[in-house]
Amino acid sequence: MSVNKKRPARVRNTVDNLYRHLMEAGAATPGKPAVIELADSGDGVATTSYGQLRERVETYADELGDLGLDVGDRVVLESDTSASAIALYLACCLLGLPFVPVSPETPTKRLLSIIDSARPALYLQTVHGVRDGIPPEVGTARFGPDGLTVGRAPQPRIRHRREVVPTDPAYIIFTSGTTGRPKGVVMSHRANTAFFRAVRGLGLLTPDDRVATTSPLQFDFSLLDIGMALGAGATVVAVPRDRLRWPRRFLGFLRDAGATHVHGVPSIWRPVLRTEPDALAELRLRGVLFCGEEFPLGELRRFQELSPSTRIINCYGATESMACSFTDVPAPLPEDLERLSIGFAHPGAEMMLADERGRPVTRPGDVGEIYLRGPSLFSGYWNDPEATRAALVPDPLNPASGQIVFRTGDLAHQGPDGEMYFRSRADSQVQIRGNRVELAEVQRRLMDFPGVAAAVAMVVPGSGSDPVLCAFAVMERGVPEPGRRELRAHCAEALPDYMVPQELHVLEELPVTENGKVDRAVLAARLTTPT
Ligand SMILES: Nc1ncnc2c1ncn2[C@@H]1O[C@H](COS(=O)(=O)NC(=O)C[C@H](N)c2cccc(Br)c2)[C@@H](O)[C@H]1O
Repeated sequence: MSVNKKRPARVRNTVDNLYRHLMEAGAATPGKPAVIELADSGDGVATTSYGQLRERVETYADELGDLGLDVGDRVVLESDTSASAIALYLACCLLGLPFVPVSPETPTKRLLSIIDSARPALYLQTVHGVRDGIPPEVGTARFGPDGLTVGRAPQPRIRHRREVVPTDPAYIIFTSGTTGRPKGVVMSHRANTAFFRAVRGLGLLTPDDRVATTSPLQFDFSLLDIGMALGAGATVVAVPRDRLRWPRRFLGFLRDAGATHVHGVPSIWRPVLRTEPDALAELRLRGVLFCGEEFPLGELRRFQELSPSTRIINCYGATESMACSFTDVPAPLPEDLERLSIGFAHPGAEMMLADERGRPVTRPGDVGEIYLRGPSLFSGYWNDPEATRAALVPDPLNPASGQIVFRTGDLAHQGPDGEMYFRSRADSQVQIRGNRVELAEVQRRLMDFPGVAAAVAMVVPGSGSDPVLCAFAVMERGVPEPGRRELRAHCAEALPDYMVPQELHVLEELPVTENGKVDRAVLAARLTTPT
């Protein structure tokens, strides 16, 4: 098979592409720090300037280009966030190679199922990577600051494409689909650049800011952090995974790197609030952005007490739509606040509520499913047209128009001005003895018990017809465990009996998933209720 030796396609200067968007802001300041990360020595920090980042992108793009890949060929990148990983990401964007990030913590079985689904041309890990057993049909290479070292060349192929266009996939994020088989969310360059241009318009960051990113590269929250920081000509601070586990070392790294903003899921703050409150206050962070799940109000209040001048932003969104809304958390939180607002979609997008039959839900307080319209929607689930059809649906308000909207699977209600309030996942909407149970309500009541630092409520199928309501609580450091009867009585005082947890556990800490969210599967496994 003749391999077309023509030079690889590269996106043209005038064409919308993630590479262009992420490098244009910093182009005027090549000497400014683009990425700050842990030094190779393991002590102190290493800085990569915008100029150095651009050079590294060029090196990687030349070396990737020599491997004969075609626009659309997938590249799996196993790495934590680093200057080199970001440079590889940008080089893939330049060449139109969809980037599939996976964390070094990903179990090999899961990596192989992602490879089986994505059929990548190339698998990349760092020079320190320890992964082996990559299927023979996939090319392999290692990367470091000075370039690529090819282990096994990708299989030869004919280059059919001549241009990289904005509708080409920029990346594919594999989320743990509920069916167990990973679901690949395909996100195009056009969706990304439309989103980041809208976010830049919000003016959340200035070029002097240093944004600490704490999510694994495989979680698109990290791509949001990288896109927001580089898009503003600011600096990305890559927080090492193992620092996150130790509050003192986490805060020490933020201080050494001069971080002004920290982005992450709410769970990253739990250990810090319990063990290093004073060190947190001393950091005087300009901003904190969280997403992925609700930030328990008790913990949010505690954060605000310690860091009153920090702007806190509640970022709501799904991988299928990038982030959807950025809403300032009121400072201080009103005493009687029941739940945070997820506000309105970012400029250029719009959220609306509809019922099971797609009819608009407009009355304040009524629950409906969030539908999202705008240019930042995903292209579809990789190789899964059925799941794609269920998520990308005709605009319920105007099906004849051909406009496609994203059905989020999230339930919410509107406030008096149309601002949204997240209620729950549609698939976790539960009825117990015929009554709709608000898990967030149970969690909030548990959080009101003196000394409870965090709480999670969930339902598991019971032995009878009704599911069983269970809950877990974590106590503040040094607070003695209350008796379960005491906790249940506390709930029974304020909640209807079908919302009083039948099974209650007090834990040392809450387990979290690879992406940092509370791991409800692990919690369910701790239950004694026969499921
Ligand atoms: N702020 C909230 N309050 C409450 N519930 C939230 C919030 N943000 C999410 N969720 C929930 O998480 C679901 C989605 O999960 S996800 O697909 O793993 N994606 C995520 O969590 C994060 C999402 N990818 C994201 C966030 C920011 C930027 C980018 Br770029 C991408 C949503 O459908 C919601 O159910």
